[in-house]
Amino acid sequence: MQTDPTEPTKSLVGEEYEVEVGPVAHGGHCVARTETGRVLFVRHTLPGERVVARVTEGEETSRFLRADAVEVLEASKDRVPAPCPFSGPGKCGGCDWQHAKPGAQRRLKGEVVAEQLRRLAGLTPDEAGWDGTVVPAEGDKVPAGEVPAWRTRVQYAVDPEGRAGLRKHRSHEVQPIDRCLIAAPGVTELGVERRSWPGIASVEAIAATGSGDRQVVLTPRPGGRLPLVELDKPVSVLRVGEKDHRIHRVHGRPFVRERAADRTWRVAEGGFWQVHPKAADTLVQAVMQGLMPRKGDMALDLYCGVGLFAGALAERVGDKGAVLGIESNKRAVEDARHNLQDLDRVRIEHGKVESVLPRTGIDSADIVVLDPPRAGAGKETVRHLAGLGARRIAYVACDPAALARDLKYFAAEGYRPVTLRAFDLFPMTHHVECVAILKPTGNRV
Ligand SMILES: C[S@@+](CC[C@H](N)C(=O)[O-])C[C@H]1O[C@@H](n2cnc3c(N)ncnc32)[C@H](O)[C@@H]1O
Repeated sequence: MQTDPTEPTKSLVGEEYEVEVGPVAHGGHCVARTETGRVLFVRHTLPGERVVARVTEGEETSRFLRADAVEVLEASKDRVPAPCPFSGPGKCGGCDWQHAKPGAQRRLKGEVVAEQLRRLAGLTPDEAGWDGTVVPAEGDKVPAGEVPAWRTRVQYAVDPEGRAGLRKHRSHEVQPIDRCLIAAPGVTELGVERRSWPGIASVEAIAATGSGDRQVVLTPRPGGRLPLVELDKPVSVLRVGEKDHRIHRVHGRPFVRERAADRTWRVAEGGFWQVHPKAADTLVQAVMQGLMPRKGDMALDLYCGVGLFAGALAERVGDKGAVLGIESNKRAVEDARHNLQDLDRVRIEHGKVESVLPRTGIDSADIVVLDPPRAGAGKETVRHLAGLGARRIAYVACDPAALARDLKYFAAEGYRPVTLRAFDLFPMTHHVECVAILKPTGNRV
């Protein structure tokens, strides 16, 4: 008998299953199966555990169910008590691996990267030039037993009572908190959680690295009035316009200054900057080591943000070389041009890589770095890039699935990864950053 697709099927939310937990999967959960073979994606557990999993999403007809481990019957040796009181089933959705030892977190992320490479690119770690490890950011030393306080940018949501908190997993509901353990000290010092925010929907707190600049960005609720902001530290305050959604300055500078790669970077609100204080330096180092720029090179920095890699490349390719950056965010383009104004041979173009790159008329490049958003670069951009014949391409990826998909496209165009490195730039969460260095194969099409 066929089921009627218009008939609502029974929700299984709240059902509990005792399960043996299988491998980790992309997204901060592990895979388990019920006795009848239904697939569960279970959070707050670890591979090899036996848990009671309570369904949080899914119906009788769903391909898979989402669930939380609400009771641990047999614990993994990698399990630790979660240091944060707001982590756990039904609470803050910010961290995925609070309950895992730091080394185990990195191992889990490594397994995810390996699985994505295998499934989507058909590559083993060896074939990708990767030793299979996920390593901390350069120079990141967190004493054993301490929680790394790395988040220099925190987006707090505010509940209807005006309390700041973080969103629950896959929900708009706010978990009020009195402190986020992974927030950098500069963010904690702003004291966002200790204040009341009537009329405000969200508060972004930013603590720049190396300059002492602090900023809060307030998004009022519809019709909400901006409160008088008296924070504990000198800080610039911006607000998001209710109608135009643009950023308006309330007081202080409309940007923060970040230090990385021996330069100062102006970053306006809305412009991208890596959240871990050591991330920018770690990635610049990995990209430069992989690309090995030479004097006179023509270099591309695609999805260039405020110009991080373009700046580092420009200094290496020298007066006879040139760097072209492409970025779609207008304010980031203004910042990139400002940040790199002392470097004559850098040009920053505004627009989407997929439309600007073909329009530039550039038909060759020596080296390329691309650092696309989570969706990756896509087939057409990869094809265009490969046609430029660069001797090396550095691919910086915040999503291993998108990286693996794009590596497959690169393979079809005659480029293969020669090294891949994976960095733990988002401790306690499931996120992982990879840098792959690609070279042309002998049989380029
Ligand atoms: C992951 S960030 C990288 C920024 C920079 N490389 C850095 O490390 O600071 C990705 C950047 O790509 C930009 N972006 C997103 N889609 C784009 C597109 N289709 N074309 C150009 N830039 C894009 C975003 O605005 C963002 O600045």
